[in-house]
Amino acid sequence: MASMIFTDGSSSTTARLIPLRRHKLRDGVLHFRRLMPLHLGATNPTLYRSIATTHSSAPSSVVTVAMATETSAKVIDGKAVAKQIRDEITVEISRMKDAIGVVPGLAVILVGDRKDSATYVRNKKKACDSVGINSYEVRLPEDSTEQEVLKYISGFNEDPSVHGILVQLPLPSHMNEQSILNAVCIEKDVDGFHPLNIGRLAMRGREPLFVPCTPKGCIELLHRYGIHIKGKRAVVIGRSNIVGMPAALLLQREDATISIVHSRTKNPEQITRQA
Ligand SMILES: Nc1nc2c(c(=O)[nH]1)N[C@@H](CN(C=O)c1ccc(C(=O)N[C@@H](CCC(=O)O)C(=O)O)cc1)CN2
Repeated sequence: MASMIFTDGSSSTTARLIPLRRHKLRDGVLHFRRLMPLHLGATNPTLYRSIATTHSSAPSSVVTVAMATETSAKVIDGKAVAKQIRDEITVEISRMKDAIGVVPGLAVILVGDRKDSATYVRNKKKACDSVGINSYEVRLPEDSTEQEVLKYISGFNEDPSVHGILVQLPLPSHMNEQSILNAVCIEKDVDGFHPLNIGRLAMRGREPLFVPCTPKGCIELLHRYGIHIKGKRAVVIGRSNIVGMPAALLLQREDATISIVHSRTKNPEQITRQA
């Protein structure tokens, strides 16, 4: 049976369905083992399915994917792949600078003082520095107005040295996330959260300009490990706009057959076992 489980790590459904115990392996790779066996039918009554993820301060290198066949499970070393990708991007950026004199620029807007968001933004800046991307950061206090955020977005939309704009989520509750994300011009929407980019992702024959990075990273890992997605059954746990929903759309574009398990799913365990 072809199998693939994507989890939206932050989802409560994930915690309910996949109680994981962490074991440190080598080179910072963590090995998670399910606490309960998965029953895969008559030929393989009990196979412990492994889930691999990397332990890294860089969220983009994280994958929470279970990949298994009846007989084997693969540990995916996200940290090693992340390094490989960073090296490739460094070369690409240097060539671009030499050829056309342009250095890519990323603008990040952080509103409020959530520690986790500040860490993610810091890591994004570090990642930019490590490959030669210019980064511009705007930090606004929690009680800023939506208009202030929109003013910065508008400035970055117009700024030719900024090629990507990222508004760190979640925003404070008094702000309208939708109007803020809609204000980022789609050519600079590096998060791929603009409805036009998500809409294109959902439609056959259309190409989004950008795709949300966490699910994109998961698919990239599968590609780089030569894991075929076409024709497989995939279960995505969680349906957030940031991870679960785009992960399902991406897997569908790769010709997998998708089930999405979420907090209102009636029989989540049974569906998850089908993957
Ligand atoms: N503008 C954005 N805001 C937010 C995004 C985003 O992609 N763009 N995603 C999250 C925050 N985030 C990055 O900014 C992020 C958080 C967590 C992960 C992740 O894969 N986490 C793993 C565990 C990581 C670990 O243990 O090291 C998991 O949950 O399984 C990726 C990205 C919200 N805001």
